[in-house]
Amino acid sequence: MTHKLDRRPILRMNGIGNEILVLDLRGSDIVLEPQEARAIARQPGLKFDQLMVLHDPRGEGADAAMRIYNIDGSLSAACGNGTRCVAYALARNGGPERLLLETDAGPVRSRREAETVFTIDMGRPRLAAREIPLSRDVADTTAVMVEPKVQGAPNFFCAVNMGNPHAVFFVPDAAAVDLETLGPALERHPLFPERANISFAQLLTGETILLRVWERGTGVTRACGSAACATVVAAARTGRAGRKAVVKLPGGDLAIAWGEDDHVLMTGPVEFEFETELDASMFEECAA
Ligand SMILES: N[C@@H](CCC[C@H](N)C(=O)O)C(=O)O
Repeated sequence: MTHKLDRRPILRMNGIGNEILVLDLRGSDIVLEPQEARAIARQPGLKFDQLMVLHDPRGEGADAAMRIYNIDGSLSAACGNGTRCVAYALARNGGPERLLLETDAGPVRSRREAETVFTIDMGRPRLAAREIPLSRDVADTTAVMVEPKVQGAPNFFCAVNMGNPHAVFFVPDAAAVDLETLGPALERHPLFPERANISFAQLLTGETILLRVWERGTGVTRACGSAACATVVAAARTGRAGRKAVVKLPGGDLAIAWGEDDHVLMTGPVEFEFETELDASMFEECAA
């Protein structure tokens, strides 16, 4: 059996525990189907939170266009931790240390700070109800009421779109939140026509925030970069913290800064795990 992805190299990495695969399809016209992404995730050692697929860019000056798959095969227009992994993947072996990457949410820039530390300009947060998107036209997205209510969930959240939709719930004790129950119930709440990433944030100081995230299309993860950005934006908008904070996730820390130019910068490390090759046999079930 042959397959369009046979013998394609794939990198396994993580961004503070967010499990990432990087597949570079530049120079080809191959587009990955959702069932093919799910088939890759089923292979031993290749389970991922996000699969970052690189394509030829459409615009002048860009290094690549990114398609970002969740483990359920759905697409996201943003992934902060995955973008740092892509930045490392292209910088290693003497590649460029600064990148311009195209996403469905707009251009994203990366800059290498140290061997395995990268800053990503995640762009401007979008804050209007239709931009999140929310199914109700809410004037104030800093305190959106959960209606219908979800048992055990706080009544209000702050909504932020960082290229993907986020609901941030501020809670007194993030560790006490039943993420496995509340996450899926809130991700698919009727308020979110495109579903949402669900975060529970606990203020430790005015500059330090503890965060646990249920990711849309993936579930509980050890880290979510765009959620960390959304949380700092939410904390600053509601006067809970300043525009710069360290966000502490189960997998590690991210430094987030919401600049006066409205762009959100995220800085953090990546870890390279291994490189392997895809194999036609991985996709047998997809063909059936
Ligand atoms: N892990 C990512 C965000 C992943 C995308 C998300 N599941 C979605 O569907 O929006 C990050 O580091 O930002």
